[in-house]
Order: sequence, then structure tokens, then C-alpha cells
Amino acid sequence: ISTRTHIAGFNFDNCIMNAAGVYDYSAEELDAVQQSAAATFVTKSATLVPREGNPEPRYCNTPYGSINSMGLPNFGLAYYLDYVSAAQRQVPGKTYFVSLTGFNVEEDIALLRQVQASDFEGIVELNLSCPNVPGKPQTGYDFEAVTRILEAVFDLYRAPLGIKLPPYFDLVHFDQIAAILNRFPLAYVNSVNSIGNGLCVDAAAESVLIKPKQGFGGIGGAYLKPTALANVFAFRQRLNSSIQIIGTGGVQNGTDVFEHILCGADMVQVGTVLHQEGVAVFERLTRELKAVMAQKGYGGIDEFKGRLKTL
Ligand SMILES: O=C(O)c1[nH]c(=O)[nH]c(=O)c1I
Repeated sequence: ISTRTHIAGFNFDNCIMNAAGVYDYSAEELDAVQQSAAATFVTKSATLVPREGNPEPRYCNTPYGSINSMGLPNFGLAYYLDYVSAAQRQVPGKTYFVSLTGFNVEEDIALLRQVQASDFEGIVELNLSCPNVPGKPQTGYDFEAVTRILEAVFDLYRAPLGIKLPPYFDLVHFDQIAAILNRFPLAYVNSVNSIGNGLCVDAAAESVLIKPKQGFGGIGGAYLKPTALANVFAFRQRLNSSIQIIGTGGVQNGTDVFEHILCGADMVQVGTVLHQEGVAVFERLTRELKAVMAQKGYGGIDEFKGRLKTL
């Protein structure tokens, strides 16, 4: 039974990896993912210069998942490009993802120029959905901004590039954003980022759980799965077949991975469950996915990918 997959023409031995922002901040964390059963890694979304991020506490586990308002802490794009450059030499033939995010089109372009000037041979993930920088809206909800950014990006950048989108909650919004995305040579769309600006409360302390933004933060984990599956399924039906889909959100076990692929995902990313369980989670999820496939008689993920039945 094989859980291998392919993205942008690159082959991967597995279809499960980390979600940007989880277990990918430092070289030590990236090493741990690199040595795990994960297909590959994506780096923490990088900015032009290093950022401290928001004041702590800025992450909290909750009964059904997590809330975070990290505020884009990262060591800067150069740090991650150096790490991936070394990884490409140490493990040639493996493809890595670098996530990046600018605060405006000019910064997005500057980041991509920096990638072009490096020896990076992998896939860029442009994050259009960070919900936690005070005063900055989630770009993915501004359709004009998304159009402007992608026009500028694809004027410049010709190597494989995907985008990380926020969750949408309206079928007309799926129609509108998909019509925009279909105009561009995107390698993939990654749906979804956390549900922005949720609020979790500690009733005993009568308090919010995290410090930034009065406790408002991105919601991840089990809460997210119905929304994540809806976005994967909606985009699979609307996007050109040349645009692949990475499914992210709410995965806790092998059946959840199976569900994302059934909805149309070519790769599945995990965040909250990885944060809570550590990199051993990749071996567990892979084993559980293979058990589901064995029980159903599937030898590879293409046999059931996108085959969700409607009634
Ligand atoms: O607060 C963050 O750093 C963060 N947190 C998220 O939940 N999603 C994101 O894309 C980001 I850039």
C-alpha cells in the first residue's frame, strides 16, 4: 500500500507533512520533521527581516484544538533559505517548501526576488492568510488585493508556487475567488489556514487564554475540520485540474487524512495535532491511513482522491 503523492511534478514518498507555522520555526524543529515520517517540511512563513512576533502567551491548546496569535515570529527569509539550501545538499532528490509572506505587494516581490537569487529548487508557498498581525487584514479576503498580488507574482516568478488561503464560508465566495485563481499558473492552493479571530475563554479564571489582540486568535484543530473539508471539496470542483490542492485543517487520525484526500487533496498538512503530539504523529497518521486504505482495498491515494460521493 502506497501513500506517495506528487505536487508540481515533484514526487513525495508520503502525503502527510507539517503545516506552515508548526514545528518549523528553528533548525532544530525542521531537523526533527526532516528525520520523521513526514513527506517533507514547509518552513514557518518568513518575512524580509526577522520578527519577534506577538507577546506571550500567544498559543493555547483547547478542548477541541488550539488558538494562536503568534504574530509571524520568524528568523527572516535568509535563515530558512540557508537551512533549505543545506537540506537540498544533504538529501538531494527531496523537495522542500518555503513559506513566505509580505505585508504588501512590494514585499512579496522582494521576497520572491530573494528566493530567485538563492539556490532554492523547491516549492514556494505564499501565505495570503495570516490572521494575527494587528492592523493587517487577511489578504485572502480582499479579492482585489489577491488579484494584484498574483499578477505581480507571476510576472516575476516562474518556478513552482502555491498559495495558503484563509477559510471561506460562502459558496459565492468560492465561485468568485476560484474564478480569479484559475487565471494564474498556480502549482496548488492550500486550504485552509486557521479560522481567524476566534475567542476562547477560561470560565474559571473569567479570562481569555492568549495575550495578543484581547485574546482573539486563529482557531485550529477538530473545530476546523468541517470548514477545511468544505474548502478542499469546493475548490477541487472549481479550480482547473492543473491547480492541485493541499488540504489542511482538523486532522487527528488516519481517517481524517483519508477524508481530505477523498475531498480532493493531493497532500495533507497537520498543525495542531503535530504541535500537541510531536513528530511521531507522522508515523501514526501514515499507519492509520494505510489501515483505512487496506480495509477498503485501495493500493494508492489516486484510487480514491476526489471521489467523495454526494447524495
Ligand atoms: O500568527 C501567526 O504567525 C500565524 N498564525 C496562523 O494561524 N496562521 C498564519 O498564517 C500565521 I503567519
